[in-house]
Amino acid sequence: MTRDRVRDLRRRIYLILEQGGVGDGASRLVDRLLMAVIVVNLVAVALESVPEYSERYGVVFGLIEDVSLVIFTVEYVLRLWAAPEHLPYHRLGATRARVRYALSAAGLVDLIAVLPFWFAFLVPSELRVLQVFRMVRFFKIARYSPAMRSLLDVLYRERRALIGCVVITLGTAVVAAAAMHLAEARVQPDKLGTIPQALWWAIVTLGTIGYGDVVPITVAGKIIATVTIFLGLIMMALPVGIIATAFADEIHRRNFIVTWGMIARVPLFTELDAGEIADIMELLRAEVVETGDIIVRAGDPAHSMYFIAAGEVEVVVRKEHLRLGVGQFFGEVAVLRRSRRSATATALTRTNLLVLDAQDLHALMERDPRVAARIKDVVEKRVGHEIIGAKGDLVTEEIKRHEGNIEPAKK
Ligand SMILES: Nc1ncnc2c1ncn2[C@@H]1O[C@@H]2COP(=O)(O)O[C@H]2[C@H]1O
Repeated sequence: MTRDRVRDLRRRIYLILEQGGVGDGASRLVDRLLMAVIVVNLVAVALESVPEYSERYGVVFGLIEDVSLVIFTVEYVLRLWAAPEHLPYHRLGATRARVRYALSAAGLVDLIAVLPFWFAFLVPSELRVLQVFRMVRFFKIARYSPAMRSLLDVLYRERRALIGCVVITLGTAVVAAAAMHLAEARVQPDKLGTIPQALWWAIVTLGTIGYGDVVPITVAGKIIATVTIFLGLIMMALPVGIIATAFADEIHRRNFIVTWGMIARVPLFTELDAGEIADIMELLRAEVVETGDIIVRAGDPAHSMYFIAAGEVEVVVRKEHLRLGVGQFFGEVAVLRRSRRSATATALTRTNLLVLDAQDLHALMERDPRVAARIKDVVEKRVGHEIIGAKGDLVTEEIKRHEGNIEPAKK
């Protein structure tokens, strides 16, 4: 096999393993298979802890474990071997790409999901710790479940607000514990004799759990508990509200994932090879717009161009209403001439867009002359002249001429 073919194979494997959720064919199949193995594993771990089941179905559990171990090991080795070195802007050598994967959170979870079991396999022992490691496999789900990934993204994005909530809650807990300690230390020295002891009561109360193992008996203690309970309701509502709102936004905004197939369907990219499509995949971001939404407005500054992955968009040019469909692009004119939008584009249906940032478009055109030539062709047809310079800049004279034809912003 030539070096190129090996590289292409690595990229294909990477894409099959990497695309989550709505990937194409093989990728979707692999996603579902791995998800199923993870879920079966977790159910098996839980059931195995019941002595009766463990005795009766021990062989089945053993088989599930062995097959899962082989599947996860093959998956890990393939991920390591195919770690992408082709990310635009930071081209890595194969070894560095592999080290980067191995040390990433996902790489470590993948490793912990298999390594301890190989040790146990080679050196048989009755390690209960292994059960805990088996639960680590649950985290692998994040990679295959878009919803789980969205939730992790939301937690990361809202981390400051959430840390703020934790700090406020802990502060309130310490104050409530101190107050309760003052009120009840004398009557309940065994449970509220110190502030750290009272902290347990405060946390359980603020968390609106109320185990009832420590309860106030003085009037002052009961008043402090009442206030703490109300504060607890507010404290718990804060993070719940933050996460729920951000999660709903995220699901709405990113309910599709950029896949190989979507890019390969864009005529502009059909001639590109696997590696180049993989490069572009890294650059594109998904965005969903609803019917009637204005995507770009004439006269607005331009920061990106758009490819239509699904749906239909209308562009109004010189009072003419043009329809653009799947595979077509728009928003490139203003980006290339570094000027304001030349027309307004509105979604005619709920539309899935692939967004390419301005700087990435310039980089892509510089790197790939075929793509650059085809974009220039389309622009030329759209605005009537060859108005793009060598590096994608537009010749100003022609822009001026075109500017006369700009359709005013439509609401
Ligand atoms: N004649 C045309 N036919 C199709 N699309 C057009 C035409 N003129 C402008 N557009 C698109 O409408 C977009 C409006 O924003 P931009 O100027 O960035 O880029 C523009 C083109 O992509």
